[in-house]
Amino acid sequence: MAANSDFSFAGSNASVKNNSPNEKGRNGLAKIHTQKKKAEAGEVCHDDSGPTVKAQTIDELHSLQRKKSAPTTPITGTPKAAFAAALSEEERQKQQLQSISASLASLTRETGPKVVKGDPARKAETPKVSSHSHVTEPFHYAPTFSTSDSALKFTHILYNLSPAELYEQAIKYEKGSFLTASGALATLSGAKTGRSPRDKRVVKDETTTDELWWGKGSPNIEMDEHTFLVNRERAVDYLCSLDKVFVNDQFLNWDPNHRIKVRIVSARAYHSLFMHNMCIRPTPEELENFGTPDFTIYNAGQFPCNRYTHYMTSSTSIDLNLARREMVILGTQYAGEMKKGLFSVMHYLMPKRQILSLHSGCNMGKGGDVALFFGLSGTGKTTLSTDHNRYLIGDDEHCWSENGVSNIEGGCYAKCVDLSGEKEPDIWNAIKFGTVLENVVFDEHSRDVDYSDKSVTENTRAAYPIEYIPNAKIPCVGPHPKNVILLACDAFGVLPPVSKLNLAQTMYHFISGYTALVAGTEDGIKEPTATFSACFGAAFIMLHPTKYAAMLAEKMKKHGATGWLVNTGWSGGRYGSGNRIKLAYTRKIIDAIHSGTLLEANYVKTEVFGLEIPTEVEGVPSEILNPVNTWFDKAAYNDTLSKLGGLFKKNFEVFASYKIGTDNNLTEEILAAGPNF
Ligand SMILES: Nc1ncnc2c1ncn2[C@@H]1O[C@H](COP(=O)(O)OP(=O)(O)O)[C@@H](O)[C@H]1O
Ligand SMILES: C=C(OP(=O)(O)O)C(=O)O
Ligand SMILES: [Ca+2]
Ligand SMILES: [Mn+2]
Repeated sequence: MAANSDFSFAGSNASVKNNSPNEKGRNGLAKIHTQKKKAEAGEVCHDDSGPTVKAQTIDELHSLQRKKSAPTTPITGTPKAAFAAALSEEERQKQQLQSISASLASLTRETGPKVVKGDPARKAETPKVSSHSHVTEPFHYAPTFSTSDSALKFTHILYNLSPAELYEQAIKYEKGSFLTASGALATLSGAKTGRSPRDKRVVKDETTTDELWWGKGSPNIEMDEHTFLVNRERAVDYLCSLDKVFVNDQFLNWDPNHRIKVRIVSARAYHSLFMHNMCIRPTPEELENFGTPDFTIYNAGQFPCNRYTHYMTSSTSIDLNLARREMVILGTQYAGEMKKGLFSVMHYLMPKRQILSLHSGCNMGKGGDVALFFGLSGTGKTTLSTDHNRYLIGDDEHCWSENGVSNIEGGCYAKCVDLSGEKEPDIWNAIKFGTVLENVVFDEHSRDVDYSDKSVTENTRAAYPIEYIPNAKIPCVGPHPKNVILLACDAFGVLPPVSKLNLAQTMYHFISGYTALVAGTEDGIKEPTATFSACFGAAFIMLHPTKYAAMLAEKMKKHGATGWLVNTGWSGGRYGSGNRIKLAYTRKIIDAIHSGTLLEANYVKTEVFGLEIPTEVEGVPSEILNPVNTWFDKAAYNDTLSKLGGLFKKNFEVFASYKIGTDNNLTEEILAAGPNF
């Protein structure tokens, strides 16, 4: 130990005698020596009184702080699990890398990319190496004479990293990533701050030609198989050209019988953390037995598509190939594309199994009563399903099967614009370590987020694991719904705050999928724009809307669910003259639906839409329940009401020629359940 030996600032040999001329530094000052004498003189002065560290070097010290992760516990029981357990850890890692190399393989070159696990910044670690066709130890691989130098390099795989590791990757390497005061990771999604539905393409092949919804109103814009492969190759080459890529192996759907294994390959820690939060996180045991994914996303969002490629109309392309079970993302880094892309896949896979996929939030009361919240973006699915008095099953994507409801995801994706801790405490408190905060503005010093600042975008978002909501129901499943709540944010201000619907009306409004939001917050925009999006999610459905509607009708009838239409939008006039209905009032209305008291209320029927509206709701001023009362200018009210009714009628025309389900009466009833005037 060097602890008590002499030392000098000049680093000269301690044996050099005092006062020798050699001891003068270049500037002529005498070197300063510390003396051994202190200890000899019996003084009690020590440099450090604590125990010394058990390391000889700084590197050794650093290595002491990182403990190797505990090996995963082998599962016993099934013969398959016993076999898995028999695999050595090394063999298992090899297989995992082989599977990832296969995912990343070019479809034209003979060998897959050379992949090694771990962070390229940590050179000291011995890497495990794999290529598509063979796995070898590092630097013992046979030379490959492939088509290009890309075959000679390694791509490092950062596999299912933890949030802490992903934070470090993001903050170190991704510009615009910062730690906020509450511990969330603030990040930028780049040029795109929302989805690009017009750039979504679906491969039209023999099967999907017949199965999917194509043409007017459909979100499925066709592309051929070959073009898909061109884009896939572009994405894969881009990803393999990088030093490192992130790979997430996770699950979708909490219903164990219909769980899907998904793999997400991406270039940004932001994307990996986003999906870590949004998909279901496997346990170490589940990950050990993950095997081959059922669906793979190649997210090369920083890299554009090639505009010379057939079907490409911009630099962005989100391509879905159901036969290959793959999705390619080029030219957009908006993370919501991955989440909603997988939702589209579920909208295809689940109905094939007689399971209804739903663009809805879902929660459950203490007594087990389940409610669904349908609605387009910004209508309140996330806000209203996150309810301190109820168990949260999920905020956005669900399945309704013979066994009840299940969440597809493992996290929530909340809008943050104007978020306040008083009005939405559960969402506010979920914005902590692990949460991804997209495109928010924060104080550069304190790192306090200003949720009212829309400088980057109005669509600021927080993605957090569902268990960050204190009363989340884990596992995220529940019994059959009792209430089906359709949310519309009506910026025309003519829909009642709440209406009770019969089954035909529920179907009519479900197929219509209405909302009207204000186009933006800039001045000059006075006219709300009506949006009709079939099944409250036309951007994500894959089959014809009537298929989902028929399933919903059948399930609601069978399980006796009640439909409701709730306007979370304007009251007392349209946007510009009226105001948005207070969230506190909407919550009271929703409370009365859940408790069953609203079912027992007295109802009157409205003009034009023929909606049944209650005369009283506890905690809500009665005069607002019929919108006509809240408008000062009654003539303007009537005009606006007729105008909206007309828009509904026009939108429904295309559905009038479709049969809904097997029951002819239902089709007739649904057609009659719309506005009449
Ligand atoms: N009366 C209301 N009901 C529901 N949300 C409201 C209401 N008034 C204002 N809001 C705000 O509208 C937004 C609803 O967005 P969100 O719940 O994320 O919608 P979705 O999940 O359906 O996309 C939130 O920012 C919420 O605070
Ligand atoms: C993520 C989205 O969902 P929502 O706005 O419905 O929460 C979206 O539509 O991009
Ligand atoms: Ca949504
Ligand atoms: Mn939402």
